[in-house]
Amino acid sequence: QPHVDSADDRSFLHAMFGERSLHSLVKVSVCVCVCVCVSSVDFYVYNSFSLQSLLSVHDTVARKSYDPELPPLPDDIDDEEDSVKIIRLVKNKEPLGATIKKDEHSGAIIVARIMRGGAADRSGLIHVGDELKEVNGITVDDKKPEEIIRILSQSQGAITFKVVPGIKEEAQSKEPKMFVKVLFDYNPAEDKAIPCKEAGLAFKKGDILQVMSQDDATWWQAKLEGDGNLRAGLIPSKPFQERLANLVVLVSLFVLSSSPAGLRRSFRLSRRDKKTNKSMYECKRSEQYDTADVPTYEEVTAYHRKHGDRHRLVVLVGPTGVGLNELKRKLLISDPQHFSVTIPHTSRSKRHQESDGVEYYFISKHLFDADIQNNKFIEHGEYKGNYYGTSFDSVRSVLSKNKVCLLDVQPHTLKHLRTAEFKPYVVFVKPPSIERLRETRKNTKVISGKDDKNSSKPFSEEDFQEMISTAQMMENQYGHLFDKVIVNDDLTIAFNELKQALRKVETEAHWVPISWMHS
Ligand SMILES: Nc1ncnc2c1ncn2[C@@H]1O[C@H](COP(=O)(O)OP(=O)(O)OP(=O)(O)O)[C@@H](O)[C@H]1O
Repeated sequence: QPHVDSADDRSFLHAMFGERSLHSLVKVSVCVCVCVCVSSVDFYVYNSFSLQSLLSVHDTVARKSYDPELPPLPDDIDDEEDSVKIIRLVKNKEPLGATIKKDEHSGAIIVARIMRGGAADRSGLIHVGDELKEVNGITVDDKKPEEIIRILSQSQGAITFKVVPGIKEEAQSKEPKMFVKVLFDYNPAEDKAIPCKEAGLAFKKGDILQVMSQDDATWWQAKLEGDGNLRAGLIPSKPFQERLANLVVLVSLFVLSSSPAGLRRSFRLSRRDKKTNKSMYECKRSEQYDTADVPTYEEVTAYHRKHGDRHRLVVLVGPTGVGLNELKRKLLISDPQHFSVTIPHTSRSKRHQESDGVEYYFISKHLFDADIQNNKFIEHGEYKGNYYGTSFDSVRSVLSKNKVCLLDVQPHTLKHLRTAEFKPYVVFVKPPSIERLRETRKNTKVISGKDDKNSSKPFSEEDFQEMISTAQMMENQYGHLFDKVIVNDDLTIAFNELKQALRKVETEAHWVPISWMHS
């Protein structure tokens, strides 16, 4: 070849062929050529292996022109267009876990919320504030949120979103996870205020929720405790619910004050236990309708009583005649070393067969008065000119003996007992249906509180009705304070249920207000 005559060319070629990189390149070229020839770009290279083609491969590789070829950028590109993001999510049966809204001013469709733990959240690709442009190639600018939701719910498999990212969110607030006990029932399907019913979380009084986000002042995000579902749901925030509940209380107070018949009887007109003489403890109308605390959410934590810790106070509440004394009596008999009851105080004079500190603590009327003033009593009342009462100290006395103290009180006193010291476990004993009351109590005689205390008579139909309506009233007003509800239908079953619940209180973790752990 004429050009090989040149000494320069010869030494250049010699150097080039001797180069290690070229040797590697030759190997690469063979591989590349296989691909290239498949795409029939340079079949010739593969076959002849000529120097020219080798150099051509060299140059191709050197220019890195094997990169995919992209179409040229259009000239009329919109400045904003380069920030559009294409997101592809694969949808299974699980909802996406995001809510959208139409911006009032711009009309744009904006991502309003991302439910914590939901599919959208887990993808990490969609954020609050992102503007939705297209879903599966369908422009959504001109659509109502409901129409978009319909498109989404109808699409299966991969869904492609075109979004304009919103303003970058602040780093997710790492607030500690909070557990709350809910003190009211909630059904998003019936809530006109919730921005998206499908995103709402339904719950019942007494459920424990894990609050995942309080970023929004009105709608928090939460999950039912222990629920395997990763996605949080919307719940009304505490301030929002408090405002609502206050309104409801105001309205119901107005209704009550205009219908006196609704408050005809006190809750426990005739507790007939001779020892505690509960017929004394009638509660005032004002106490029955205690509106100080609006039941919304109570922050709770799991409490596991440690061996050697004092027992939690066991409080039984229920309408008169439902069987509180009977259940207490059975517990005491079942394990007298373990269970005990308080000894009440009285200002009446001691009878000769009685001993101070056994049937009663006998104190003077003057001292009783002073103790009332000093809030020493959980409950107290007057009967035939004498005071009777149950003191906080009498509870302490039982607990200090490392026994389980069984106490039955009117539910309005619960708020005084709900302290870190007593950590009460509240059991509500509920009557069964009126038919079952008739059946189970047909041979039962009760001591009538209204007549002479020794006269006994069967339950009347009115007693049953009153028991049921009072139970209903108690549940409505104080249900949020009950840890356990036991229906006293068959006595043995009810007793076993109670005993098992009390065993669990001692051996397993239970949710208690977080405030009890801080004091
Ligand atoms: N499940 C039951 N089946 C049949 N009889 C029952 C049942 N539970 C309680 N009783 C009976 O009903 C009567 C009233 O029960 P108890 O005295 O325990 O009620 P109470 O709730 O303590 O009411 P009060 O406080 O007004 O005395 C008793 O004679 C009791 O034996």
